Amino acid sequence: MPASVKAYSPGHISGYFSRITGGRPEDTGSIGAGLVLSDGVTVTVTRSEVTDVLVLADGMANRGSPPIEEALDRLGVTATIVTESALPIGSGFGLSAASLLATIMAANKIFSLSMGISEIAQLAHSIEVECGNGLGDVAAELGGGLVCRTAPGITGVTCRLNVGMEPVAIVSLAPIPTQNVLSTPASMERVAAAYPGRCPRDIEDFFILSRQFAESSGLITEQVNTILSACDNAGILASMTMLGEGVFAIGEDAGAVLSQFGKVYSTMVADEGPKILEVTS
Ligand SMILES: Nc1ncnc2c1ncn2[C@@H]1O[C@H](COP(=O)(O)OP(=O)(O)OP(=O)(O)O)[C@@H](O)[C@H]1O
Ligand SMILES: CC(C)(CO)[C@@H](O)C(=O)[O-]
Repeated sequence: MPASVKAYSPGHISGYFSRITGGRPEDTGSIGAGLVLSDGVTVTVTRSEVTDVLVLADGMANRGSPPIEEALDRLGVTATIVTESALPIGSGFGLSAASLLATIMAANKIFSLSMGISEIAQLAHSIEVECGNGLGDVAAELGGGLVCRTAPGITGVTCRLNVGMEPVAIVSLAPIPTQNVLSTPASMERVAAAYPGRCPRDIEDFFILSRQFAESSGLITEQVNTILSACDNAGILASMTMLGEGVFAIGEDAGAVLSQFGKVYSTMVADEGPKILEVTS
């Protein structure tokens, strides 16, 4: 019986999305396209009598995480959980979904729950949808690459383009609470109308579609607009992080251009999905 298990899930930036509301969490979520990020969340699950969650992200430490606590409750287990991420929370990196995937995967191992990856993903997706924290991130994070989802739920991915270990630079000005946007009918109407209606052909096409979506969705703030203009002037492919007040970009000079506007997070397009990293007896 292991004493602790460490698992990892990549993160995910949506470039564009549209919400799909079904009758159940299984058929509720989003369609859209995004990049799976090698910087995601690493979670250590240790057996304990009471549940305690420590969240370490972007140099900050916080206690408690409603989605993780909900996941453990639904599994009927208690544990000490430490989640670690180099990226900030609430800024469009799909970290709630990544932390759920890694936690449930590690809990499955440590408590011998015999769940398959579909069952793990379904539980993570249901909690995301029911808590209003995300729509399509779980499905995307099940593998790497440039991912396009054409149906809601965990099996909605129709295309995963392997773009290699492409470096991605990101500047994040402020979080945008996902719940606020998803629960504002006027915002969601503009988002729905802005949806490009097709999958990207390649990474360049992805940035073009994402940018068109960002411009017409009404989500671009003045500061994001300034950063995007600087990227345009430097000939850099860039768009707005959904949902966070920030910009992600690719290309050799992306980091240098973005660094004029704030702290730059340097990550890569991931080449794989969630996995167990370490089992300690
Ligand atoms: N790394 C993490 N570890 C544990 N809990 C997390 C983590 N990231 C997010 N959460 C929890 O998920 C909930 C929703 O977070 P939120 O949706 O703002 O984060 P996010 O997934 O990083 O953002 P986004 O939806 O913009 O990608 C919060 O209650 C937060 O505590
Ligand atoms: C809603 C969202 C843009 C941010 O969490 C993402 O979950 C998605 O693409 O569905």
